[in-house]
Order: sequence, then structure tokens, then C-alpha cells
Amino acid sequence: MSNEAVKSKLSPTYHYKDLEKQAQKKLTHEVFTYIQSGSGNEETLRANEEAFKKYKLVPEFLHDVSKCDLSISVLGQTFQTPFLLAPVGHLGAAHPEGELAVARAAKGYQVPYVASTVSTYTLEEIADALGDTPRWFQLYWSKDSELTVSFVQRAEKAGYSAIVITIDTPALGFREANLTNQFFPVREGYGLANYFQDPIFRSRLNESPEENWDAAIDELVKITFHPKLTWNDLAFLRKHTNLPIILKGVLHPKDSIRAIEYMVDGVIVSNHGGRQLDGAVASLDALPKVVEAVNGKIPVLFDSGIRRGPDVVKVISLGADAVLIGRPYVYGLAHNGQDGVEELFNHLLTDIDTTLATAGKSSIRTCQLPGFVNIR
Ligand SMILES: Cc1cc2nc3c(=O)[nH]c(=O)nc-3n(C[C@H](O)[C@H](O)[C@H](O)COP(=O)(O)O)c2cc1C
Ligand SMILES: O=C(O)C(=O)c1ccccc1
Repeated sequence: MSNEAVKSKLSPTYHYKDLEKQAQKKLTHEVFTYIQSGSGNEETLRANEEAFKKYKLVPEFLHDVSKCDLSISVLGQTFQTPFLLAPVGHLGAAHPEGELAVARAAKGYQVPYVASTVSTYTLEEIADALGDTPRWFQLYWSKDSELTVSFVQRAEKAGYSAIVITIDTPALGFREANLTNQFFPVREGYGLANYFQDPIFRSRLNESPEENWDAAIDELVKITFHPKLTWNDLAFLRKHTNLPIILKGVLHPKDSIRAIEYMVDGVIVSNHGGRQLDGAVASLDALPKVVEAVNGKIPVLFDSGIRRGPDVVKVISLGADAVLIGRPYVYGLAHNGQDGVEELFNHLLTDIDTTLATAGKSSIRTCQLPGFVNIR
């Protein structure tokens, strides 16, 4: 689709805060708050965005920037955009078409999609909607290890090309806003599909989810997170899949070194968008030390706080191989379904392209040259 076509079809919401407001208008207070809020006093949520102001770009001019290359390579795969879609669960709460609307938009723009375990549609339905779009599967490693294996094998069969294990969620963060609202997306029926359609999960129930919904939800809640999980367990997953394994939620450089020791294939520096440990370091402030510790041995990806083109460029300049976007595309979805996500992609890609051009760079791959990013 040409930019002109997109411009005429969609209502412009260029400002991130406007997009957030548009989403807010479409959602109930409980759902909007669930998406927007962080844990605790939201110190980390605020720190994520604030941290970007500390880093400044130093452009160099008089280079041909008439065409900018936004493609990147991660784990031998080339992606057309420097951003992937972060795994976000329960998207049916944001829009009835949920993950499917996002996947259709991703397909048009060839944006790689990281599907959440707690999706409203199954990982197979999402894969169908994605067609040949690159995709990874985010795993919440269940207490039920056979179920974990089943998820991974289903993902492999459905064409997902990496497993992203989220390590920052041994338990759900203390999210005061959701507790106040008594809003729990699983209890509302969002994020169940992968479990309720899984033969192993179903075999654990005395009655099927269709017969006894509440009992099925209770079982799901009981096994979703696995607080006993340790580094040594990674070998178990290795036995069951040949797919690359990426850890999401790395903040300490020591964890990135352990990741390499335990033969992990990549890490995502992330604090879950300020939704897990409140008071945790801003994701951007954690990035340089992780990049240094990893020293090019495995890819380093990044999320938490990316809102605009210069944010993407700063993160790549600081040594990340790629970024993931979270809330912005969820707001696009809530605002206007597939069209809203396409509008967000169109704006973000134009913004990244313009950022590179006005920084004198014709390729996102040259952003890591020394001297391009400075601390204030
Ligand atoms: C509503 C919502 C649901 C999320 N669900 C998941 C999830 O299922 N699995 C996961 O690993 N991360 C999940 N995340 C975290 C995102 O993958 C990502 O780390 C975060 O959104 C990045 O922060 P940002 O949105 O502020 O950029 C979720 C985030 C949001 C906002
Ligand atoms: O909301 C989230 O961030 C999230 O990851 C999650 C996962 C499972 C249940 C509830 C929330």
C-alpha cells in the first residue's frame, strides 16, 4: 500500500498521546487502565520514557540519504522493519478481532510478530493470519512441563521460528490499578485460547472448559507462571526444540552472561513496560551494560518505552540489533482495528525514515558507528 493510499484511508493521530487518547475513548476504564498502567507507583513505567531524553544523537551531513534502508538481520533472518511486535496478551480486550487484526496489519507491512502465550486467538489462528510474515512465539513456561512442550511443538509446527521465554514474570507484578478495578483479563475470558485448545491442558481437566468454565480457568491460573523455574531448566526445553531460544526480560548484565553460558541464542532487554518490578532500572539505562557484557556473541533486542522514530534509532545506536514495540500498536488496534495498526506502522516507519535522513544516515545498520549517540 502506498503512503498516499494509507493517508487517505486513515485518520491521522501523529502524536503518541493523541493515539493513547483515541484508544481511551474506545475502551472501558478497566481495559484502558490494564493496558496503560504499570506496577506499583509506576516509577519504572515513567523512567522508561524519561531515559530516552538522556541520550542525544549527533548527526553528520552531506551523505546521500535519498533512500534509507530500514531492514535489519537477527539470527540469520532479515526483517524489513527494525521493529518487531512485542508479545502482548489478551488483545481481544482491546478489539474484538484482537491478534488477528494485528497479524493482518503485520502481514501487509512485513512486521515480525511475537505472539503471546496468553492470546485471545490460538497461535495457529494467528499464524494463518500472518501468512509468510516472520513470527516468534513468546512462552510463559507453565508449571505443567508437558503443556510447555506442547506449546513449543505447536509453535514449531505453525511456522514460528524462535521461542521467546519471558523470564521477568515468575509472578505477576503488583499492579495497583488493576487490583483497584478488580480487572483480571483471564477471568474476563481473554487470553485462554492456547490453553483451552491444547490437548494436554484439556487432559488435565475433569470436565471440558465448555462444560465447566470456572474450573478450567482455575486450572489455567494455577499453572500459568512457574516461580520455581531456574537456569538449569533451559536444557529441558533444548531437548524438545531445535528453534533458537531468546530470553525476554534481561536487565542485569550478569543475566546476559549467564544466557550465553546456558547456550541461549539471544536476549531482549526489557522491564515488561514497567509492569513487573516497580523500581527496576529503565530498560534503556540497562541496555549499554548488557551490550558490553554480550560483546556481540548473541543478538541483543530491546523494548519498553519506544514511542517514536528517534527512540528506535537511539536504541539501535546504543548497540541493540532490533527493537520491539508494545503499547503503541495496542492503542492503534483499540482505536481502529487493523486500520489503526496500519496507521501506526505507517507513521512509525515514516518517522524512522525521516530520523535517519535528518541524521545523515542512509541505513539503520550504520547507526552503531562511534560518536552518533551521546549521553547528555
Ligand atoms: C497489555 C499488555 C500485555 C502484555 N502481555 C505480555 C505477554 O503476554 N507476554 C510478555 O512477555 N510481555 C507482555 N507484555 C510486555 C510487552 O511485551 C513489552 O515488554 C512492553 O509492552 C514494552 O513496553 P512499552 O509498551 O511501554 O513499550 C505486555 C504489555 C502490555 C502493555
Ligand atoms: O499483562 C501482562 O503484562 C502480562 O504479561 C500478563 C500475562 C498473563 C496474565 C496476566 C497478565
